[in-house]
Amino acid sequence: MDILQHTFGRYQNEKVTEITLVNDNGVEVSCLTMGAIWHRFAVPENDGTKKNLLLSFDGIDDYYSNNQNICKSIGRVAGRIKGASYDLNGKHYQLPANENGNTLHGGPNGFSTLNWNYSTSISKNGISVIFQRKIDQEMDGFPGNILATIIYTLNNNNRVTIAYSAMNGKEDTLFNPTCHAYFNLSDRRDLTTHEMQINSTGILDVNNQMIPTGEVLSVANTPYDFRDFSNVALAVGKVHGLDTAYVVNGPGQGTKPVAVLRDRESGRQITVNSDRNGLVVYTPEEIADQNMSFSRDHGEPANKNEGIALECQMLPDAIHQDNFGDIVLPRYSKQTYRFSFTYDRIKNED
Ligand SMILES: OC[C@H]1O[C@H](O[C@H]2[C@H](O)[C@@H](O)[C@H](O)O[C@@H]2CO)[C@H](O)[C@@H](O)[C@@H]1O
Repeated sequence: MDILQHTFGRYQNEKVTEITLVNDNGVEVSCLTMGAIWHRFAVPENDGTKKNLLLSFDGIDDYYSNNQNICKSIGRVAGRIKGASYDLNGKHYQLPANENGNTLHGGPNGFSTLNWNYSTSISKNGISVIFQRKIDQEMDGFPGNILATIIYTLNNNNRVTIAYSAMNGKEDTLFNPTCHAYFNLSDRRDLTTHEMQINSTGILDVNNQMIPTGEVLSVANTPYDFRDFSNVALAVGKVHGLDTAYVVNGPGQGTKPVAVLRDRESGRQITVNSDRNGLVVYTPEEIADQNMSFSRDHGEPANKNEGIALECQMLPDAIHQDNFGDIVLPRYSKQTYRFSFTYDRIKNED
């Protein structure tokens, strides 16, 4: 196992460092201090090369010149908070709005906008990069001062575990982070050979601002049905891009399997585990004006729906819904969310 560190670039006058974890199988996970971005997930190929399974950019500016949150850490709260406000303990809290009067993905100054401090560690459980920031309420507009920690760990079973925790100070706050990694497991610049299976029978109904109505809709007889493996590009085509919150397992002890994404052509496969009750599946359909070109595009403009984001989290807008789970982080307490992404190959019997 090995850990490498080098300067990736500068963003807004700050140094951005890339930290690379390498396991005994030659699998590499790289992260950037800026946005605690998951930059690369590279796996060895038979010809000695490595294949990056994530949509990545070559330069740090590229990550911040579009609104797709490519591979960034998202917090304090993933998804939308209706009306950029909520009531708690008899108090009304107003948050910074950044989309249609709602707060999306932690607002304009969320986790993704911070350059994180980091350290590294090697233990019997794997190799880790540990990002940490003290976030005061003046910084992101959420109440309460938290100490936020994001730990990426790679083990020798090719599993990447991301643990997000927040230690809260003297005021109750909200905590529902996610990883906005986009995957493309294939050698193509589209999802045509991808199949996906999600352990979910229901998706959230949303209004025209993508705010959940509170209703859960059955996936049966819809393009959203991934209870059995189903082709991703066909579903994406039918619904003009996926942007869908699946109801998955409730908060449990440890992580449970929620989804598998696999590429039929190459045999590459990722299994997603989560200890939360939501999985937002998103493919970027509206990118025509965003001037994006991923590392894998070799200078060509990115295609719409070139990758798929699998975002583990508590269900969006949980603070306004009775049955979406608890995202309140009480004062003087700590909460940890754990998600993992395990790489392997499709077995013959699949
Ligand atoms: O405004 C930027 C994009 O915002 C949305 O996309 C987000 C999506 O709704 C979320 O569910 C997902 O977690 O993150 C996406 C990117 O931040 C819009 O739907 C999309 O059309 C916009 O381009």
